Amino acid sequence: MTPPPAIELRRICKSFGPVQANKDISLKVMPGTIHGIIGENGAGKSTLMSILYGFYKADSGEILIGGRETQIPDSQAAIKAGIGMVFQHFKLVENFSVLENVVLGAEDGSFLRPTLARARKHLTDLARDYEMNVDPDAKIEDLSVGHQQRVEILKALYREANILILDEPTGVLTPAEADHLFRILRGLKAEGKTIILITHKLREIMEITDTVSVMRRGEMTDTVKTAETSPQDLAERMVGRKVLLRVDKAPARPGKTVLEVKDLRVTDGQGVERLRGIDLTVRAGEILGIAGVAGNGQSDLLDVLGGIRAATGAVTLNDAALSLSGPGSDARARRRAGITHVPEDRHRLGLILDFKAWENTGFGYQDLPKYCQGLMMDNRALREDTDAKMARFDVRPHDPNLAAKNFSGGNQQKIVLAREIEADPDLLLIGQPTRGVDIGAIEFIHQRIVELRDAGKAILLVSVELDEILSLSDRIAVMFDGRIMGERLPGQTDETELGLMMAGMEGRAA
Ligand SMILES: Nc1ncnc2c1ncn2[C@@H]1O[C@H](COP(=O)(O)OP(=O)(O)OP(=O)(O)O)[C@@H](O)[C@H]1O
Repeated sequence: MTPPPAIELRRICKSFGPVQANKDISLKVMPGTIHGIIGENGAGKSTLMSILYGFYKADSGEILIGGRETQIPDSQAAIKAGIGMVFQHFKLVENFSVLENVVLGAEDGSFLRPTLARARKHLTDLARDYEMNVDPDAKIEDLSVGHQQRVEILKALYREANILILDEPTGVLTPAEADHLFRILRGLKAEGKTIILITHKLREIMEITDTVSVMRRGEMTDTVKTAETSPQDLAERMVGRKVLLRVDKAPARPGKTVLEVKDLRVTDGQGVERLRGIDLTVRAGEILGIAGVAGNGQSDLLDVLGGIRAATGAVTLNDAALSLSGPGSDARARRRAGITHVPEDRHRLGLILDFKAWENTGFGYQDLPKYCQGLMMDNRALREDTDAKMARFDVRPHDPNLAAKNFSGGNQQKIVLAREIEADPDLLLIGQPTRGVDIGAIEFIHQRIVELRDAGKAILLVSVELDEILSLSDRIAVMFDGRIMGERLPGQTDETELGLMMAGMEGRAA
């Protein structure tokens, strides 16, 4: 007899005001399988998972866990039903140890309270069984992102989760870390656990899932066996048209040097040298891609050039020296000089989440004559401008008055991109341009970046996605530990060599 589905959703509906995020969704996920969920930005994936995890209450519909109808009013109920969730932004206490984080919230009553020694033993056993080598006493803040994610998984397993939901888990991982995660997931599946994986990366769907469901505009439109589909087929089912999975671009025709950086150095508040003497140039009509594992100085480089962080060294833009500290070195001065900046972290630096889309589209540019009437800001002009940008960048929902926090992650990213790309820079600094962005939008964003290059602009691209670096860059510099390890041409290198250089090894001879 076939067992009941581990999860069955029946006719789930959820609206936010006029936006119907989930429309009549039914889905069955069989036990011991890995089930992928894909869909365009704003398709409703996170909303559906949030309902399953008790963050949102569905307007209507039923949830069955292991064949039994189950109410999930909050995340405690989800945990009780055996569901664990690993979020994109981890929910760990940074200055607590691994053990403390795992136990936190899962303590038994005071009489039954397990000693920490018992909890430690249980955690160590779990970590060993699932090949998750983490030190129970390490502080979270000292762990790599990949290890932090393992702690999140261990936390769910410690609470005896049988169903694990992962929301875009590889967005912040290196290729090696992602491989390790997949080994862990295969191990969990072999133990009979059920896994739901939300991802925009079709390669991952093909590699690890058994079945895959496609969401479009709030509806679950297809569920297929992974073995019976292909990336191209999935892309078309998701977007409703053919999608170019590679970047289509002519060879660069670099012009004069736009950006020249010499011996750039940054020391952080703890006295750690984050940039240790960076030299680089970017010419007009050229994309320089910076590859590297997150945390090796790429963010500091973008922050310095974007006017967010002070540094020493020498930087020129179109042969004019830029101040690197004190007056005239801030973001406003940089914008005036012709540099625009898509920061890596859209929530912290790219948007003010409580502000409306039209306000966010104007940030940093509000004093441009086209947005002013005399001394006052011309809100109408800004709204109209946002309206046009939203149409060009296909931001959904197309509502300039909606607060930034109420757009899905990928649509938030498009708002930032529209603002910075359309500001007509001489130099565009762009960090993780397609993080959390769907495949149709990636194609569009890559085209915009190439168009900007072909219009003679200089582009400095930072990305942890090696295929993005390889397909978009005209030259690639690899950063490790605050230094440039070397430069390569995309046609003369590959992911393996770049991966070695990203880990601090020399790679092949240049
Ligand atoms: N709290 C909220 N208030 C208002 N609207 C919301 C809220 N949360 C989500 N939405 C809307 O619901 C729709 C679905 O969003 P959801 O985050 O589920 O999409 P998603 O498929 O996960 O997208 P992405 O791939 O970009 O993360 C979007 O139109 C979004 O703007």
